[in-house]
Amino acid sequence: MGSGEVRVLPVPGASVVARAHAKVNLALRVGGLRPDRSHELVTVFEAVSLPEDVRASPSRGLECAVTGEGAEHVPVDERNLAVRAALLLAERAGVPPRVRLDITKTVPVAGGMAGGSADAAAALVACDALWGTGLGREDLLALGGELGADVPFALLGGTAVGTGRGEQVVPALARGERSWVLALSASGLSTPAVYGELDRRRGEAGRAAAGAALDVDETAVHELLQALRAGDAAAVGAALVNDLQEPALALAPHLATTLQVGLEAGAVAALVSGSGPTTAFLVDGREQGLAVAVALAASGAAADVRRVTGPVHGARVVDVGR
Ligand SMILES: C[C@](O)(CO)[C@H](O)COP(=O)(O)OP(=O)(O)OC[C@H]1O[C@@H](n2ccc(N)nc2=O)[C@H](O)[C@@H]1O
Ligand SMILES: Nc1ncnc2c1ncn2[C@@H]1O[C@H](COP(=O)(O)OP(=O)(O)OP(=O)(O)O)[C@@H](O)[C@H]1O
Repeated sequence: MGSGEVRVLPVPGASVVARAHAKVNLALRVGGLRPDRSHELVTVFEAVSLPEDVRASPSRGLECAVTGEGAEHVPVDERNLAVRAALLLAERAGVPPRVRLDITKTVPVAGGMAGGSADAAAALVACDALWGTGLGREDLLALGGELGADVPFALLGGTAVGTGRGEQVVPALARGERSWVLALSASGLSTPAVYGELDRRRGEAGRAAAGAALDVDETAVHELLQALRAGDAAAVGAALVNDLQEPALALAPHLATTLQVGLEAGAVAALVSGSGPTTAFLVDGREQGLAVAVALAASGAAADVRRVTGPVHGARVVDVGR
C-alpha cells in the first residue's frame, strides 16, 4: 500500500472518496476497424496529476452531482459514466444501486484526457468499498472495460501499455517522473469524430488494409518503452507518437499553432493528448515548464494551461468519513 492510500474499514453508513487521474497517451498507434466498429490500438498511457474525486455516500436511490472544471457540460443522469459504473457494479454484485455520487472535476470535459473514464474508475472503487461488494482488481478491470476503453487504465494508473480497444492494460516499467505542461482548449472534440476523421483520411484502401491484418505499427512504441525503462527524457520526447494527431488537427486547425508556440518556448516535445483538443508538452525541469506555460498563456494559443507530473496512481480510496 503506497503512501496516502487509506485502508477501507467497513464503517456502516460512512461515505467513501476515491480518486483517479487524467491520462496522456505517450504513444497511440491506431490499427484497423474491429467487428465492434472500434479500432485496434497499441497505446502507452501515463496517468498525470489532474485528479477526479468521487464521493460515494449512502442514499435511498441513485443520485449524482458534479462540481468543478466544466461541470455545466456534464450530465448527471444515466449518461454520466460514473452513474453507469455504479449501476453496472450494483447489477453484477447483486446489490441495490443506492448511492449518492459527488464528482469533483479538475480534468477538462471532452479534452482527450479521459476525465469521464477517471470518474467511472473512481466510482467503481468508491461504490465497491461503500457497498462492501469486495470485488477483486481483475473484476473491476473487466467491468471498466465494459464501460469504456480508457476506464481500465484509470483503475490501474501509473504508466501502462494498452492493447485491444485500449482496455487490455499491463503496467510498463518506467523510471523517473516526467513534467508536462497541458494547453487546454475553449471547446472539446468528440472522440468518435476524431476516429472518424482518421478513417476518412485513410480512405477505403487504408481501412481495408489495416482492417484485414488489424495491424498496428508498433516500432515507435518499442522505442518509447525502451526510453521509459532507461528514464531518458530526450529519448521519450523523440518517441512520442499519436496517430490521432493529424485528424484532431484537421478538426481543430488552431492546435497546430499551439504546438508550435510550446515548442518554440523550449518544450522537449509536444503532441495532441489522445483525441484532443488538449495538447501536452514534455518539459525538462521547473524553469522550462514555467517558460512554456507562460508562452502558451501569453500568446492566447491556449485557453488555459496546467502544469502536471506523471506517473501518478490509479483509482483508489483516499478518504473514508461520515
Ligand atoms: C482516444 C482514447 O482516449 C485514447 O486512449 C481512447 O481510444 C478513447 O477511449 P474512450 O473514450 O474510453 O472510448 P469508448 O468510450 O470506449 O469509445 C468512444 C468512441 O471512441 C471510438 N473508439 C474508441 C476506442 C477504440 N479502440 N476505437 C475507437 O474507434 C469509437 O468511435 C467509440 O464509439
Ligand atoms: N463523468 C463525466 N465527466 C465528463 N464527461 C462525461 C461524464 N460522463 C459522461 N460524460 C460525457 O462524455 C463526453 C466526453 O467526456 P470526457 O470528458 O471523458 O472526454 P475525453 O476526456 O475526451 O475522453 P477520452 O479521452 O476518454 O476520449 C462529455 O462531453 C460528456 O457529455
